Amino acid sequence: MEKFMLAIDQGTTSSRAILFNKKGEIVHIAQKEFTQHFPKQGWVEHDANEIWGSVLSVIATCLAESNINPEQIAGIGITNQRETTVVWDKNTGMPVYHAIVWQSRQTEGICQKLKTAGYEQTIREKTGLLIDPYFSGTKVKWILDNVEGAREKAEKGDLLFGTIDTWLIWKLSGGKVHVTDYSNASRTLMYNIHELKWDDELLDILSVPSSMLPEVRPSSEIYGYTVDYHFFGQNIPIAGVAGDQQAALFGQACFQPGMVKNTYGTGCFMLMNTGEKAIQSEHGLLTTIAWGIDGRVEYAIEGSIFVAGSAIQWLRDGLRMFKHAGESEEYATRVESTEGVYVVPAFVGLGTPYWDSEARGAIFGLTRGTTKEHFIRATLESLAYQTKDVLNVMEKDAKIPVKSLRVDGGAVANNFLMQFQSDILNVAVERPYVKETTALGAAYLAGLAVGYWENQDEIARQWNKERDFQPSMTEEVRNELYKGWKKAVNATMAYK
Ligand SMILES: Nc1ncnc2c1ncn2[C@@H]1O[C@H](COP(=O)(O)OP(=O)(O)O)[C@@H](O)[C@H]1O
Ligand SMILES: O=P(O)(O)OC[C@H](O)CO
Repeated sequence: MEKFMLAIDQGTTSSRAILFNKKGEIVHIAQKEFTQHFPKQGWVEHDANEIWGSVLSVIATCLAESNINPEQIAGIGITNQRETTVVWDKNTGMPVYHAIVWQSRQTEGICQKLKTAGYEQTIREKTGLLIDPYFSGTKVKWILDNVEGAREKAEKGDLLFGTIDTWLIWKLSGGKVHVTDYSNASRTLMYNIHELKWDDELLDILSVPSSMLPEVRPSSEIYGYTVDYHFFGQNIPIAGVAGDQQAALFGQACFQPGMVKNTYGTGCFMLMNTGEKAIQSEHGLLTTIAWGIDGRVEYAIEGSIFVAGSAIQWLRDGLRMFKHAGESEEYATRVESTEGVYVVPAFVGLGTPYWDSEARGAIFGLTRGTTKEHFIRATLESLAYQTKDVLNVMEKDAKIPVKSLRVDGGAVANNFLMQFQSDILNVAVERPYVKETTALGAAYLAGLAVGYWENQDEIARQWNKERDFQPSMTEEVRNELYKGWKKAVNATMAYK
């Protein structure tokens, strides 16, 4: 009986279940979008129960459509939108509030207070992160401070905290297993990434009771088993977990220090493997745990861009410029350039290297001759410019010139964007056959734990390039275009 690995990729806008075979090929995929809640300006929330429902539904669909029996699943790997915070009552299993999404800005006030109190350096040294509403710690504090009765319950030990991986494992295991992995823990602002433990001083600063926290485990091991009533009578090992960006780094087989991947999804996230060394950035990159495997923890540096593919969604849904994201490519290539138009999609502030959470989006260089085509092209180009901002500082911090960039995520289907990316970076852009590298990374991590794959060498051999894009822009044009982008970003940050 042929066996498969099942990856659950719980992303910001949709949940996916993907079956992989031994060659690391996609056998079947099922996907379901769920509701985005925007209760106030800048706030983004999800219903954790709806997410759970969407995960069950995609698993069922994936198995039914592929005609694969649950007994053929050798193991489950979970990968997730990171930082998004769920707090639930362990007695009822009900979340006490919506999940607060990584993009949400409602903890701006808490972050300001932490900065004023002078905690930036301590937090940076211990967690590798910055004080920003992006990370889970201030979101947990916000829930405990703002949901009636939550703090009392938490102090009595009745509430649990988890990122989405933790929530899903808890649900899949019938409320038995409360764990997370190193990579997800490293995004919470509460975890000491050097000592590998929840940090009492940080918990104190954030007033979060330690009883709420999950146990932190390696990214590849059996955490528990699905309860049969959720899994068609089967107890399947849940054997791999990683935050989605780290999972993509794994799925791209970036196993050697210096290897870099960039994922173009809702946001854009560039990670460089730095091996067993945790590099402290001097330019606004985050230091994060890549994964823990075979008794070793490996680190990465990361640049986070909050708005990338979601800017294309904005063109589609907000401005109704086209019906499908893919059409953006055709519009962009109808013109030779943007003719000086720059779109800075700082809808929820700017991440690496600016970390300006108050900035908001702006458009520059409009003339009477500006058309929809210029506008769309400028929005696509903004993904590439933001990526260049990140790559520039990454090379400085790691002191390694990046020679090639492995790419994945929904927007890499856009050939115009990929070519422009290569041109503006002056670096080769490599697109693999399997674009679902996030899910593949989770499948690999789980597959290693259950012996489906033997070792990382076998996985590295399976990485296959579909196409590469080589730079073909002159240095003069590149510099001129990028200078314009920098001017646009500076003007955006100055406008408040
Ligand atoms: N051909 C395309 N050109 C540009 N952007 C695209 C294209 N196809 C999809 N996208 C964008 O990619 C994103 C979806 O990518 P995905 O990796 O599924 O994101 P996530 O995991 O963050 O939900 C959407 O924001 C969408 O606008
Ligand atoms: O859901 P994605 O793919 O946009 O990823 C979200 C990131 O993990 C946020 O840090």
